[in-house]
Amino acid sequence: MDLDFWNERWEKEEIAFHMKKVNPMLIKYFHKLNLAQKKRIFLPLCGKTLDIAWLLSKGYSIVGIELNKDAIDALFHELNITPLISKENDFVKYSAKNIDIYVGDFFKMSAEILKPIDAIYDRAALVALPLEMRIEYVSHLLNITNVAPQLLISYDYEQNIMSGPPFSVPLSEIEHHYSDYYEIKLLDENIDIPSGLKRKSQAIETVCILHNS
Ligand SMILES: C[S@@+](CC[C@H](N)C(=O)[O-])C[C@H]1O[C@@H](n2cnc3c(N)ncnc32)[C@H](O)[C@@H]1O
Repeated sequence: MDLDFWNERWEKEEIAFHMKKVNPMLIKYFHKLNLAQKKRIFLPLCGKTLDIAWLLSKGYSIVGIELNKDAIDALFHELNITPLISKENDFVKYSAKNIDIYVGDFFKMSAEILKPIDAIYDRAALVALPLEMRIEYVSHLLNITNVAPQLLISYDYEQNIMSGPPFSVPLSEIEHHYSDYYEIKLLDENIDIPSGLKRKSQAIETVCILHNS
């Protein structure tokens, strides 16, 4: 799943993963992170998700990474915010009050550039990547975030029925990646998936909270 693959998805507007509303599981379970207003929330592989507008409206500060520039131009357009655009190392940084989005490759992000964050919201980031990249993603995420707590939304389905992305990442795999670092609590298994999955397989949207152990 290289960068060209994703840029082509955006170019061809093959972005079924993009929801036309705020993810209901975010609204339902965000409070489980127990975060005071103004805390800084990291959204890896953020796309142009409407979840960002919701988090901003609740008074949080957002930092995201997305490789596709058009997605981020669209995000700011929809937010009706004019960002300050600057270059920072390998990234183009879009900044405005309470929001910094880095356009570039997640795997080139460092803790120094990212700066301390208070929590991670992963919706369709881990599941966007094939297994070898998921292993790399987890290790890199833990490094650059200093193992910040996470709200993690994943998918669980019969992987041999269809190929990803999104890939199936069941609770057992989440535990495999993260149980050395976090206490993992399964919050929900939602079968009413609004979008983002080809409808070949009965899929479950798995919602977990990961707190430091
Ligand atoms: C499945 S989408 C999910 C987007 C968003 N989280 C959402 O819920 O709508 C995955 C996103 O990750 C981006 N992406 C994939 N690999 C990336 C990488 N290495 N660095 C930054 N962004 C990446 C893609 O362009 C795509 O927008």
